[in-house]
Formats: sequence, structure tokens, C-alpha cells
Amino acid sequence: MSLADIKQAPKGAATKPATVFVDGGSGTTGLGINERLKLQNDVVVRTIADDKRKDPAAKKALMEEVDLVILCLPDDAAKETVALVDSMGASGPKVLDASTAYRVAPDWAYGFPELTADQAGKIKAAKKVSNPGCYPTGAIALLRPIVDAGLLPPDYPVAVNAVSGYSGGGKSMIASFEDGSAPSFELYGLGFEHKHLPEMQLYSNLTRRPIFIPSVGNYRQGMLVSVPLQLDTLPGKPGGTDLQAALAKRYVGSNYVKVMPLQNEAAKGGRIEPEALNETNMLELYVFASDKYHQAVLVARLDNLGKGASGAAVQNMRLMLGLPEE
Ligand SMILES: NC(=O)C1=CN([C@@H]2O[C@H](COP(=O)(O)OP(=O)(O)OC[C@H]3O[C@@H](n4cnc5c(N)ncnc54)[C@H](OP(=O)(O)O)[C@@H]3O)[C@@H](O)[C@H]2O)C=CC1
Ligand SMILES: CC(=O)N[C@@H](CCC(=O)OP(=O)(O)O)C(=O)O
Repeated sequence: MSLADIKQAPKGAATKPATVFVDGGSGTTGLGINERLKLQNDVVVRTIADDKRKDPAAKKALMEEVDLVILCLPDDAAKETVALVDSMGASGPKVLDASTAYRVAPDWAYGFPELTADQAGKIKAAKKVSNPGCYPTGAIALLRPIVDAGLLPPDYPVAVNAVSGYSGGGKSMIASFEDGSAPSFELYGLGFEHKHLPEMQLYSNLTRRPIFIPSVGNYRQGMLVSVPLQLDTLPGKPGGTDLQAALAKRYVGSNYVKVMPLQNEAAKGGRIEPEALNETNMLELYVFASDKYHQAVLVARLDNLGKGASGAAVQNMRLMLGLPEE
């Protein structure tokens, strides 16, 4: 087996840098993580020879030598690598899984550090962390604080609309948009079984399953997730100010989640586009509200490959390794 380090420890470093293996490092999410890690001097990325990248024995040998493995694999392959880690017992590395396989598993920590005041601590202490789905990142960020604040009843009939760039579908969807065989735009998830619904419901603290209507457009990356609300059906009939204040209170001091003031450029024009945060780990939350009609639309904007995938993975990785935020 030939193992190579794609980036060496900085010369003269006082402490031994943490070591990481990205399993599935040549896929869409894996490449995004590797790009980000190239900029970090306190983490060494260990790689596996291309012809061994699906070989369990080679993976296991490499995992004996690293502090943490990040899984950027389809669900079944992720489960196989987790089984390998489990077979290693206490000597196994920490695991951060970007797939859907363990997002609602009770013995895994959910990798949304901003979820509650103690979630970052849980991620830091956990041996196994699941990285959130891109759409749930936006939906949970909007819904959880207003459920916790009592503004939205847990059994409210929530609908979540969303649009993603085509990179959200990984290598095969990217190819179908780039060779022109995909439609310019489509709704999907209309079988009511989208794989993100369980985590979206669980971590938003909703007792009623939301209706989720995702869509994909002919642009590479960037995402909007929106939740319409009839404010006069909510307890206490809150206004936009109340919703914005609940969100602002939850995320005060956050480096990556920004709650926009009610008055902002997007609100002035009554429109918002999905690509403004591309290549960042930022998540912006907006409240568009009408006092006249007692209606609101909550909107989350993020890069599906940033805070929706690779950016979040690197944020979680740093917590799990005890490293400071970027
Ligand atoms: N794209 C996105 O926005 C997001 C994706 N995710 C999740 O991340 C995971 C990866 O998705 P994504 O990067 O989009 O997918 P891609 O299809 O772009 O990449 C998957 C990679 O995994 C490799 N792979 C497959 N099986 C194995 C195996 N047994 N051992 C090693 N490598 C393997 C593939 O190689 P090959 O092509 O040769 O089979 C490919 O390079 C998925 O679980 C997805 O749900 C999470 C958040 C967002
Ligand atoms: C456009 C598109 O197809 N998006 C993907 C979700 C991408 C993502 O973040 O989901 P995972 O992390 O669960 O892979 C989908 O809807 O299945």
C-alpha cells in the first residue's frame, strides 16, 4: 500500500498536528473538504492510493494511524467504513459522516453546532458525529429557535420549500446538468419520502411531519430554504419582529449564522437569490413579513457545498479535534 501525505506538518510546529483521512475524498463533498484542509496548517490529511481507495483492509490500516476519518460516501459505503472503525475498538479514530446513514441515530451527535447552546460541546466530546444534510441545515436553523421560544407549536403544519444548485446531487447529477440531459429546473421529493425529512423533523422539535418540497435548478451551487407562515394562526399572533428577535437571540455571537435585520436589501426588493454565500461556511437567516396581511416567509441562504456539506464538515472536524474555529 502506498500512503502519501498531501500536506506535511508545518516545520517547527510545537505540537503534533492532528491527522485526518477523507474516505471518498475524490467525490463532490470530499474534494470540497480537501480544498478547505489545504488552507489549514494544524491538520495533516493522509491519503490512500487510488487503486486501494475502496479496499477495506487498506482503509483499516490507514485508519489505525489517524485521529479522525471523514466519510464522504454513499450511505451503504459509509456503513461499511463505520463497521471497520467499530471493529477497531478503542484504537479506532473518531468518525464524522457526511452521509444520511446516522443523522437520527441516538448514539451519534448531530453536527449542527449552532443547534442549541450545548451542541458544540456534544460534538467536541463525541466519537461519532453525523454532518447535517444541506436542506435540514437551513430548515432546522429557522424552525428550532421559534419552536423553542413557543412561537411555533410543535404540531404546526409546516411546509418547507427549497431550491438547490445541482452539485447537491453529487457526481451523477453534476454530469447530467453539465451534459444538458437534465431539465433546467424541477420540483422533486413529491413522493413525501425525501431522505432529509427525519432529521428535519427531529432536530426542529416538530411532532408533525413537515411537507418538504425541494427543487433543483441549472446552476452549480447555492441554496435557499423557505418556510411560509400565516402569523394569525400562531399562538399570540407574533409579528415579524418577534420571529426575527427569537432567531437573533439564538444565534448571537455565532461566527457562521447571521440573522439579518428585518430591514435589509432583500426585504426592500422582495426577492433573494441563492448564490451569494458560495464558497463560504456562512448561513444567513431572513424574516420577510407583512403586518398588513399577517404573513411571513422565513428564508435560509447557504452554499449547499459550504455550510450545507464541506464547510460544516470542517467546522465539525475542528471541534472534534479540539482545534479553534477558523
Ligand atoms: N453534494 C452535496 O451537496 C452533499 C452530499 N452529502 C453526502 O455526502 C456523501 C457523498 O456525496 P457526494 O460527495 O455528493 O457524492 P459523489 O457521488 O460526488 O462522491 C461520492 C464518492 O464516493 C466514492 N465511493 C463510493 N463508494 C466508495 C467506497 N466503498 N470506498 C471509497 N470511496 C467510495 C465515489 O467513487 P466512485 O465514483 O468511483 O464510485 C465518489 O468519489 C453522500 O452520502 C451525500 O449524501 C452531504 C451533504 C451535501
Ligand atoms: C439537489 C439534490 O439532489 N440534493 C440532494 C441533497 C444533498 C444533500 O445535502 O444531502 P445529503 O447530505 O443528505 O446528501 C437530494 O435532494 O437528495
